[in-house]
Amino acid sequence: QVLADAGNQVVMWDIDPEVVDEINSKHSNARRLPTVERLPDAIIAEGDRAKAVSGAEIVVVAIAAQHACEALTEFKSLLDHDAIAVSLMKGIERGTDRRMDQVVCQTLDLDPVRFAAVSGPNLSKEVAAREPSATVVASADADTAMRVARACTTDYFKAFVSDDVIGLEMCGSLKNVTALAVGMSRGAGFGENTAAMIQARGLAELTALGEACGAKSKTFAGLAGVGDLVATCGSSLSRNYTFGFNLGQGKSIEEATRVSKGVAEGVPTTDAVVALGERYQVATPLATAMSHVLDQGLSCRGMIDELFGGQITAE
Ligand SMILES: NC(=O)C1=CN([C@@H]2O[C@H](COP(=O)(O)OP(=O)(O)OC[C@H]3O[C@@H](n4cnc5c(N)ncnc54)[C@H](OP(=O)(O)O)[C@@H]3O)[C@@H](O)[C@H]2O)C=CC1
Ligand SMILES: O=C(CO)COP(=O)(O)O
Repeated sequence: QVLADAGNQVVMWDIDPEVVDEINSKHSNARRLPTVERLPDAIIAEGDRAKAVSGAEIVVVAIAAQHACEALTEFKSLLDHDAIAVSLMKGIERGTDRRMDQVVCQTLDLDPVRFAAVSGPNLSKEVAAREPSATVVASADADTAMRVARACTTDYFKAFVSDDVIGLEMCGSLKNVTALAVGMSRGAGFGENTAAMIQARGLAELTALGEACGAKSKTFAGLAGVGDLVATCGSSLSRNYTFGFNLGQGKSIEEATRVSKGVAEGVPTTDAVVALGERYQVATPLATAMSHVLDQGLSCRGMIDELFGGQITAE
């Protein structure tokens, strides 16, 4: 919708013929975009992968991160030779610990100058309602970042550019783990002090790990870092926050998954963050505690005890 509002002709690909038909005949997608009454006329849908991306200058990927590689493999060699691929995904691949820029470029065999990541405080329901918000477009190539930023700029959606792809990817993925923990503390009934502590320690953790992976520290203080952390940790529109909230209220992982509306990327990303921490020798107490919640059923109080740790340390 943002791309269409910015004046682009948009083709959405979906595997399900019923979704394609509904978008083309009724201009709606009741399953995935229930709050949008009518999609802009400039949006059409296509079920055939080759037809969907043929002639596209920009191909935007918004798939659950753990399925990105599998889904994109089918698109390999279908993109035009000068097309730009853009990722909206916020997750790290479990098992390989790859960021989404790595997954997209490696799977599509794409030169990184033709890749951009978009990330920021962009809760989809609010963007769909055309409430004012901003985002960051990062690419190794300044022209690519600028082209994508121009393509998604509207009177309610403001894009900034950056060259810190790693930073943007780490911010978007790791804030989801913090949102799970903040949601959990809220669900358990704790207030502002606990939420602020988890958020601040989560930011310190994702900044340290991001920098160890090659990100710029400035990125973590910006829209994609602090900005997205504030939006995600403070909103029941966030699937990660809500997943954590349900755990804090005593629901099991299975129950929380069942009632979750859409993917909570922080759940599979938690293990990947712990693995990256071990690889880069960066302490990840929050992600490690959350992994014990998710793998061993640790309680909210137990998670906070682990976060406290036994020693007095410098902040
Ligand atoms: N929602 C939001 O506010 C924001 C989301 N994001 C990020 O965007 C990404 C997508 O999120 P979102 O769209 O909200 O999540 P949803 O849970 O709404 O949708 C996930 C999408 O992935 C698709 N998918 C799952 N498995 C496969 C597969 N094997 N092949 C092809 N497609 C598959 C699903 O298809 P199907 O419909 O068939 O189930 C669905 O369309 C995530 O990484 C998220 O972090 C980023 C910013 C904001
Ligand atoms: O990334 C988001 C907002 O910027 C959306 O968060 P959730 O994936 O938790 O819904």
